[in-house]
Amino acid sequence: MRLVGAAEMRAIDRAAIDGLGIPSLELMERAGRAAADAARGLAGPGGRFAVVCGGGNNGGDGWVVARLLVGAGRAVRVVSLVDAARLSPDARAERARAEAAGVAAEAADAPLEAGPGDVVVDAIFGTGLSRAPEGAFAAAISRIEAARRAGARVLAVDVPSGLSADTGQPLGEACVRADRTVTFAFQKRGLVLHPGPAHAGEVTVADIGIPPEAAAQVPAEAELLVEDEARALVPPRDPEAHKGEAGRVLVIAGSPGKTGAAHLALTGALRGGAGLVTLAARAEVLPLALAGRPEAMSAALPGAGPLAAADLGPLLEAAAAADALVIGPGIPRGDGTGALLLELLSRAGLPAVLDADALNAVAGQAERLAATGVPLLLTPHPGEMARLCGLSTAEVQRDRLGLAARQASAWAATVVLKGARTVVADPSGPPAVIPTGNPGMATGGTGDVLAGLCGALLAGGLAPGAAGRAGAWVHGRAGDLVARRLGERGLLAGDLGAAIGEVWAEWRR
Ligand SMILES: NC(=O)C1=CN([C@@H]2O[C@H](COP(=O)(O)OP(=O)(O)OC[C@H]3O[C@@H](n4cnc5c(N)ncnc54)[C@H](O)[C@@H]3O)[C@@H](O)[C@H]2O)[C@H](O)CC1
Ligand SMILES: [K+]
Repeated sequence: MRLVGAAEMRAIDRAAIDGLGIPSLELMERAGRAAADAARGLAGPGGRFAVVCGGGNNGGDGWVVARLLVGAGRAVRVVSLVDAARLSPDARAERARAEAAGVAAEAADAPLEAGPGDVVVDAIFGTGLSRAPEGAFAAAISRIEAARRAGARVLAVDVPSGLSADTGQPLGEACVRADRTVTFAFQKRGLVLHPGPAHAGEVTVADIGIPPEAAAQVPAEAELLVEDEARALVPPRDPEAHKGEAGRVLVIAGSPGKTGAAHLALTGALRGGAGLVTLAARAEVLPLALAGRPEAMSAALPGAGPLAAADLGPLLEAAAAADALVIGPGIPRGDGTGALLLELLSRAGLPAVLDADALNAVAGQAERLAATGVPLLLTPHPGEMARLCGLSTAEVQRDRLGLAARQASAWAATVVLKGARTVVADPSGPPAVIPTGNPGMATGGTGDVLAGLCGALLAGGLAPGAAGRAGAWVHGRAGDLVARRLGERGLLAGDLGAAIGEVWAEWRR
């Protein structure tokens, strides 16, 4: 599903209005009608409405809402934050129509006097917000919040005022918290990237009649991976498949004290549907890593300590019988590990997932990833991404979508940037936001399961972009199923294995 930002949405509007001659007031009428319907749905019996209008087209939508509600015989007040003379042309036209229908504007500082059963409609700023709201705008946002605390429901028109439609971050202190948001034409990035969802409440996307030809003229910058799209990435199993054809995964993982990381990666690969899964690790690691996982096979790596040049031969031998590699969860890492892994990738010539300590091992030389020439899927959490890019974690989190897309292109790899709203970006094309998952998954080992799951999908023949998207979607959904039964607090990485199977069962895969 297309996920637009503010500039992209404006470009689509322009393509419809200037390019195809759709009257802008027609779009505004449809936008206002969708918002008015939503406002009615939020109101209690006999509830009153207060519409707070800004000076741009978001305010124009608000005037349409007020006129339609008055026309439906409801009690409506409008608080206008901008003088009529300074409204956008379309907002001025809609204000005039509303006033002709008997709606009167009240002063910017008029109290909202809304309580239980009542609805406040936030039509202050939409995609045109360009800086932090201050003065009368900030004061109006505070009054909306006070009304919500007093029991009124809040409907945001298009985007909660104060929230960036691009990043999901409030631009300043004042930012509306809505019970519902009706957004127009396309889902907005800021409504799905955190903390946007907490401000937006329940989001619905209203069709306002922008022709698909107009939208097609503007390149898509991002997408939201919805369930049907995720499911379509994973083909049903071939009825005649035997285990050698279902995908063979070599997992390189585990060290003393981190045997569980290997165990969980194996679990992810097995539940991900791989036909054969083998663990390559130091001999001392194998008994614990394989305990309770009789489906997995093993290849003991001679020697001891960090993975280094001497391990290349045994690893290549094990890789000869694999279709994909999963490298990293809990590997023993030393100075030579990064060089060994880059060499292994090139020489094995297999698609590979790099996770955790494999990412840390290549951190100083990430620019060499592209030269390996193999299909790569990197699964960093924000801290690992920061080390790979030489940034702080805060810098990574500021623009997750943009950074993942730039780095995917630089490394010629698919990047799965984990965290609240995992992002999957390919070397080219729009990155995807994954809507599944919950805060309970911020617990040790969940990433190891994801790495294994993605490895199984790669081994089954999916390209890294498809494996990363489907893997992250299914992993998040599995986490949501576990959280429903055991709570977010009770969720363990080990629970995800069986729950991945439940997602496959839902999908008949
Ligand atoms: N998507 C569509 O097809 C349609 C969307 N519509 C609605 O129009 C808004 C976008 O309208 P726009 O006039 O571009 O911007 P805003 O109303 O969001 O902004 C208003 C105005 O305010 C100025 N401004 C920005 N930030 C601040 C600030 N912090 N303090 C003071 N003033 C600020 C800015 O310069 C603008 O002039 C979209 O969200 C939809 O709701 C239409 O209905 C048509 C169809
Ligand atoms: K708004």
